[in-house]
Amino acid sequence: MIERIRSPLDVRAMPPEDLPTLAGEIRDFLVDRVCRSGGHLGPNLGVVELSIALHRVFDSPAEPIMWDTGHQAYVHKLLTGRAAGFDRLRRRGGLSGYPSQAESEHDVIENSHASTALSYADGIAKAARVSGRQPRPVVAVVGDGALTGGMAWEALNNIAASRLPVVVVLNDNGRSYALTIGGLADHLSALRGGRAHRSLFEELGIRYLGPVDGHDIAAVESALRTARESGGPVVVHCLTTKGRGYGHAERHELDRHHAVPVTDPATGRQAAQRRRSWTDVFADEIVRIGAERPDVVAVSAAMVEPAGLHPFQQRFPERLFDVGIAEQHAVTSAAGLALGGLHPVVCVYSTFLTRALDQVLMDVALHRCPVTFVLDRAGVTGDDGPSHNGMWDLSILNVVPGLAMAAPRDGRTLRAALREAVAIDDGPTAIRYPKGAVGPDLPAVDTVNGVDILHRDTDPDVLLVSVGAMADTCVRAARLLSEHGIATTVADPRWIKPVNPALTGLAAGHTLVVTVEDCGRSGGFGSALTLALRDAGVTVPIHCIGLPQRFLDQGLRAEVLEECGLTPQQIVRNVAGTMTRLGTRNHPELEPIGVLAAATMRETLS
Ligand SMILES: Cc1ncc(C[n+]2csc(CCOP(=O)(O)OP(=O)(O)O)c2C)c(N)n1
Ligand SMILES: CC(=O)[C@@H](O)[C@H](O)COP(=O)(O)O
Ligand SMILES: [Mg+2]
Repeated sequence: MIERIRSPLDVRAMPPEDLPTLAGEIRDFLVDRVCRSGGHLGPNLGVVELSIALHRVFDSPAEPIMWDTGHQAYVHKLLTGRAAGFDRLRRRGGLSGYPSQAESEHDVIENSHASTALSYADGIAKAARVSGRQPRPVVAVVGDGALTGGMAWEALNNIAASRLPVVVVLNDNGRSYALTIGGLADHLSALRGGRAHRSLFEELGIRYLGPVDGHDIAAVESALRTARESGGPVVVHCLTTKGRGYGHAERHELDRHHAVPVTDPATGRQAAQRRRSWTDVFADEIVRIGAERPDVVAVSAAMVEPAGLHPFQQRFPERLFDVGIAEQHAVTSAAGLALGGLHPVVCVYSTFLTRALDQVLMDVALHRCPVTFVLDRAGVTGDDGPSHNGMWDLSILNVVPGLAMAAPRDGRTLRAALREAVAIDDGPTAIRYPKGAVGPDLPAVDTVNGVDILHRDTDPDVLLVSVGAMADTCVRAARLLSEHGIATTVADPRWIKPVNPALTGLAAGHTLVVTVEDCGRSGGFGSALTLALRDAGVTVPIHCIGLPQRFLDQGLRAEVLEECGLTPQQIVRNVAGTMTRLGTRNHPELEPIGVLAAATMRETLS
């Protein structure tokens, strides 16, 4: 059945009695394909019937269906004719794990940061009115977790005021990753159990329909048809089960298989479990620190387990605050915790801190609050696509006065940085580290005023300054450079903001400085060091290698790094090319940088 679906018209043409069979096929298909590629399994298994009903009732794309966060749009993709793409889900050049405008006219928005769909819907409905177009419903599907984000409530406030036909489909599975928290979750639970007399939505002036069994296609269709006809703002409250129909997900205590790596579908065993990750290192160390320091508390924006705070939560439940998908609140609430005498550790994915820059700046830094930001998934994350790369943290945090930032290169330096950060009591600190497995510890051969020297040739020409996890790549590049007669020093400052003055001293003893970071080049470490060198009157040329200032396509982390010119071989060619350009050395034996990295190279040299 799935392969016969070319568009939602085919779904609408199906007799209702065939729909349970279609739903069953979709579930089997999802388990098979998502286990093979990795991806968002639990959320999608929960919206099979809901997605079918939505596409039978609304005339997408004229009546757009938008998915908040977008991680639960796989079924929507199947119903809009993209089954074949699932063979390369989240792979390079393959189907995106989120809605994608390039893939389909049915994908209107592709932002995968949560709590935005209602605002998009509000704007699209207003645009139709201002343009004099016939009013048609605009649909936003939002999870109970995404509804804990402040933006969702800012949007509801406006949707209520505009009286426009915005249909909010609340996909309530009671969970974000873990159980959704707070007064809102309690209210939804009361609505579910028939214990609430009136919904919060009605209090705001928005019609409320439900609760509806989200796995009963006929019941959901009926509620959606009523909403469609109503002509004004409506919330349709659908109750669903995350992981529905796949026992390993339904029984998974921590997250119902929210996002799985490659997984054996029969056993539910996940491939990535075998390798120790950066997150694991953090998870262990924060528990040790917690045992020594009763003032250390942890704050999570609905990502306790994936960000490594689950052991801390188990050990110190009263010192772990899950605030919901509310990064802005997390940051300012942490400022409050600090003002109250504690040392909060706010643990978020790097990409989600972007949302709370103002709070970091004004509420934490201006008040010199001792808050430590732990930025997991910094740099290239890869298969989640452009929105999830943690490539902006350095650029945005570089502007924050008084904030010190570390980029550990391995497990040992991560543990050390965390201890150093929580020891700082007069201002904020941040630590960034990437997604995935952590490599073996990289020992320093020397330390110069806090800067670790990882490799040192005699009479070096080039000072290669590595940022965080790029250290291993830089050491490999240095060995290759040595083989080509280019003597190199590799320095790892560990603390990358403020720039350690020892680096300017080191730089002066070389003919070229090259910085390597898995971060956007604009405003990153390289540009900060450039300023520091010039301010110190050091005129040695500096060349900055980093991520190009554009949204990076999905792919494996290694593939994306290669595309951006961040492999050892590419760094060698880049360094040699720069030396030739500067007239320092000519290395014709080193071919120009590879085709894939040419764009980065052009940007780098311009
Ligand atoms: C701003 C932001 N913070 C955190 C996340 C990470 N995240 C992705 S999905 C999710 C939970 C979503 O819960 P819900 O909306 O209820 O959807 P469900 O997965 O339960 O279907 C979180 C925290 C995100 N995408 N955006
Ligand atoms: C949708 C979302 O933002 C998260 O679910 C994210 O995709 C998880 O990424 P990890 O797999 O790196 O934990
Ligand atoms: Mg949910």
